[in-house]
Amino acid sequence: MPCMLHDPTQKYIPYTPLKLENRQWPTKTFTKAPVWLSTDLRDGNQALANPMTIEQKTTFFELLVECGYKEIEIAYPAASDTDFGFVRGLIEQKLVPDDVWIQVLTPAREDLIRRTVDSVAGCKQAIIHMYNATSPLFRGVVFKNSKEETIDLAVKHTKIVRRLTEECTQKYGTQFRYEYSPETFTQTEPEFAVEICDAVKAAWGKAGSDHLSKIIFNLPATVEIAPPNHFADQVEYFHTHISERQNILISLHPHNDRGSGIAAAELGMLAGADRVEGCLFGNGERTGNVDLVNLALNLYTQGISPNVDFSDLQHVIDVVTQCNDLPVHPRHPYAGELVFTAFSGSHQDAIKKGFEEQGKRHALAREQGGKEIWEMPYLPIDPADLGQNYEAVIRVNSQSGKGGIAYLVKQHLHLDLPRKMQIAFYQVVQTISDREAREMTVEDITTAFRETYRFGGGKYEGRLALRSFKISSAPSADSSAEEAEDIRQFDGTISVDGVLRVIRGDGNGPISALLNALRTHLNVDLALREYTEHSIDTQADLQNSRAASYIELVPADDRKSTRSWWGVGVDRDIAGSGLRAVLSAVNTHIGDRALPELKLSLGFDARSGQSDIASAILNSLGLELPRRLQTAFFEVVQRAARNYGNEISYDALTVLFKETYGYDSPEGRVALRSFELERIAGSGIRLSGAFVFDGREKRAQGQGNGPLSAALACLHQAIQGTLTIREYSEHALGEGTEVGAASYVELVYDVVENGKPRKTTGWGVVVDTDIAASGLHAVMTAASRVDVVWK
Ligand SMILES: CC(=O)SCCNC(=O)CCNC(=O)[C@H](O)C(C)(C)COP(=O)(O)OP(=O)(O)OC[C@H]1O[C@@H](n2cnc3c(N)ncnc32)[C@H](O)[C@@H]1OP(=O)(O)O
Ligand SMILES: CC(C)C(=O)C(=O)O
Repeated sequence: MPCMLHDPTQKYIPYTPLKLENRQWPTKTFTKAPVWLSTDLRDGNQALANPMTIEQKTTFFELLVECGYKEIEIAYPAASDTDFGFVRGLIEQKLVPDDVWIQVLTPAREDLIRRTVDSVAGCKQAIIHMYNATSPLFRGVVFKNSKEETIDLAVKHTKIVRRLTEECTQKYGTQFRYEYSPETFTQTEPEFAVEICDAVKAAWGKAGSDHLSKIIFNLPATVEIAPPNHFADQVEYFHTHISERQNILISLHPHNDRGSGIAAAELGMLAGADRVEGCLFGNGERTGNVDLVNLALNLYTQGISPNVDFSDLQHVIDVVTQCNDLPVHPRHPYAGELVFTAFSGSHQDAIKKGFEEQGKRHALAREQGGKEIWEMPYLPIDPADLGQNYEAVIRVNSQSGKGGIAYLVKQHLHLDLPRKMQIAFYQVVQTISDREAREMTVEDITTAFRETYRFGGGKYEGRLALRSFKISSAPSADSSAEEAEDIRQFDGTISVDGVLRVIRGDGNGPISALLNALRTHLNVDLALREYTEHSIDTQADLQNSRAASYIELVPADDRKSTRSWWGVGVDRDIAGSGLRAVLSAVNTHIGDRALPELKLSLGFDARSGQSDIASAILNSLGLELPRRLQTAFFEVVQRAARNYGNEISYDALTVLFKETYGYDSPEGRVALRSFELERIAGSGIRLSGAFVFDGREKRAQGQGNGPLSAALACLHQAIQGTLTIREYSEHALGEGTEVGAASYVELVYDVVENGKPRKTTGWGVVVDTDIAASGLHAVMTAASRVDVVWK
């Protein structure tokens, strides 16, 4: 069975390198892009198992034009009616822009040259490209020609090209240029390649030094047989030995048999070439033609404009792969779907740091009017320049580190995690990634983050969640101390396992005050170890600036503990973000441990306060009393407590509330049985209703700016004096389809009674499924409690 030989010299002979003295190309550098020729529609197409249809070739041609190619080899027209028809189609449908040269390939055979020239007749400008192989192998095996006969073949047919193109110009006005390829150039003796090209130039007889009259000598590495430095030597030899160099464009046509097509093209350019022929993404015979996208973008990353545009590289990939039905390898330079992706931890870490540093450098450069230079670890080009976003840059699997994960959190949640929190979250992701043995998508990571830190509300909300809060300052208990500072009081409503509770605590700042409140009310005894914050990028919208806070909590009795809990909070308000971060960390800390119930009896002593009362009402009735009502009811409770021997039970407190504010009670002296609201253009709202005034039903109608003032207008028809609304607030109650509205109204009643002015205030608290109804009924309840004087 055939296999690899132990001694390959028995089968293969090494190429013979050219001994070029004093070569110049190794010290040259790139200064400009070469002239490009895309041969996708010829060399690329001829290499496909299923050559492109006319529609596919047309689409591909339009793409090449869109990318900016000005010279496009569109066919081997003599090969088939399809290729011929394609060329005619482009010309007749006027699809060739004026600044684009179409090129067509022909062998050195008169009948085929004739057909080739016929194919382009009538187009504005065309390059006729003729070839014949010149190497000893081809001379001996394929053509069975001597060197002289090989030159004769090229010369004779060059003259035919000249004659036929001149006739065509005369007849149709088509402008022609001529390209000749000594096919198999790299296997041809260098001096013979020069000799045959000199002879072809003489036969063409009209090569001039201006760009359009130059003759193009295309030097194909038909089969790549040597390392690129030796190819460069061959090109430099040709460049320095061909006569009338100024009248010649040296073109390269590298294939990629040894995998060094790009290097060969680049070194060949340094060695004197002016032009490069290739295909997008390297399609072409065998291992392909040189990849024009790769070459162009290599120049671009050196700050040299390639004169072609790949700003939407994915579009280019899509069109090319649809047309030639060949995939682009995921690791293909610049274009592969993985080439801007880092899975490994150290790469991710470097890229993350690179983006951060570059952000600062660019900001400074913008300020100083300098250049925003791209210098990024592991990323030779800015993916954004190719229409790629940074999404794919960092992807996470078990090889990834904290840096990459933190990068994704920053990109997608705008959270710049402190280093220690990065480490903490990295462990969470690692555990999941190891367990599931798969790549973690961005969504997996952001979801893990939200679930771990109970971040983002909705279904991610933790057992503890902040609803509202007030931070106030009060003199320190140690007010005698010379430098005594005020303490901060946290007074807020939090949801605890879905039940709202009012909690209160004191501390040096909002965070320690909340920690104190959590200790007092929920037996959660934690202390702060680390706190950082940043604003969330607000350049676009200063109005919507938000703050993000990160907090590390440790057991209060072991501040050096190795166990700690991280939390994150975002809020418009910096204090709010810190408080949310505390609850986020506490949620992680408590897990599903049971929390103490709210005390069901309240003992009044010096420490009892409004918030305890408010908390009890919140728990029993779900009502979030407005601040003034809390104060008012607190006074009521204090008075009542005296009657209860300074101790009032939870149930008694609820009953007291209901009685005081007529909550849930039968209708009072003023009631509204039914109503209609009507919006009146320009003059507010009209309320028409069936009222009960002191036990008698009466219809009334009134107008106001809103439903409540319209209701007062109705009441004023029945009472003496004036009712005004001092406070109104409302909140939603319940969830989902059960949601209702709770309204709180405080009325002030001014009346002159028996010649004396009287001012009375009263609250109404009503819950209804309809928000307008809850407000109106709250007005009626409050009016029932201010002892109105009827007219
Ligand atoms: C390196 C490259 O990519 S070169 C371009 C290659 N592309 C193609 O070949 C695709 C299009 N080609 C074709 O459709 C056909 O080959 C045609 C129509 C051009 C010619 O078809 P045929 O006449 O049937 O010839 P065939 O395909 O067998 O080609 C071989 C013949 O052409 C000759 N030949 C090969 N190259 C050339 C050339 N550049 N100039 C002149 N004759 C040539 C061979 O010596 C051989 O001649 P022979 O029949 O006298 O021995
Ligand atoms: C016709 C020539 C230029 C060719 O395609 C090659 O040598 O690969």
